[in-house]
Amino acid sequence: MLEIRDLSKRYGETVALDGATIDFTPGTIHTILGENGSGKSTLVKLLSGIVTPDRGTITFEGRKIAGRDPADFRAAGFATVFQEVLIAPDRSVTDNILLGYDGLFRRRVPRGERRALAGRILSEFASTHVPLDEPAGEVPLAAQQLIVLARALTRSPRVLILDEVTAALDFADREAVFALMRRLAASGCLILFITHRMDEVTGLSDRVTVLRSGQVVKTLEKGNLVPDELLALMAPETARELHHVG
Ligand SMILES: Nc1ncnc2c1ncn2[C@@H]1O[C@H](COP(=O)(O)OP(=O)(O)OP(=O)(O)O)[C@@H](O)[C@H]1O
Repeated sequence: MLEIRDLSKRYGETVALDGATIDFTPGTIHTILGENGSGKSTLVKLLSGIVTPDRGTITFEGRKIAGRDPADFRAAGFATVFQEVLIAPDRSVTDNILLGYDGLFRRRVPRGERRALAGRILSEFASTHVPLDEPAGEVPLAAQQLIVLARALTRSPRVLILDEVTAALDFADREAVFALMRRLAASGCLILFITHRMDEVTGLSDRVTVLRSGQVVKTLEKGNLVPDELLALMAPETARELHHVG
């Protein structure tokens, strides 16, 4: 349903992504695992239309969308939660969750309904209480992370891209977000889960693609996800050192 072929991007001398070819299937949690600098965020930016590839294609349901702009990806049903938490700090939590929502449906949601709608979306997954009327810039980072995730959900995405979204969350919220991911995948959504944390990978993923130095090393299926092997694919030198120590 989503296919990338030979996708490549360089920044000056740095090859950030080098000929990546991956098939993604609807209704799965597909993890992209790689160390810092392996090209994960570049892939996310290419799949959101904020960076244009130098080479290669992105095809969604038979239609090429590479090289266009973010609006094309949004219209196709893509929603991305970026590593950097993007909020309008002076506007309320409710406004931040519904940012872009009014435009999306070409109508304004009446004031009274906005708060209820934002609260309902948050309650689908957040275990932490997030004050809806506070300026978003004044709530803790973990709550801001939940706000941007809720904003992505307002779009009822068909492809949800989550770039290191659990970093600021406590255990309960992380588990709640994982449960949400499983529910969305069960309803047919494709979840792209970007992480460098091995402990988040094995129990959650249907499929894992390992990136190293901008290249796809391997894609593994659920049932074949052994942490030592994933580490050896992701960071061979670290894996060798650990082996010697052990
Ligand atoms: N705007 C940019 N200008 C120059 N180099 C860049 C730019 N963005 C990324 N790079 C480089 O491209 C390579 C891949 O970076 P990328 O951010 O995609 O990796 P990553 O796996 O997401 O890492 P991280 O986990 O640190 O975000 C790195 O060497 C990085 O320094």
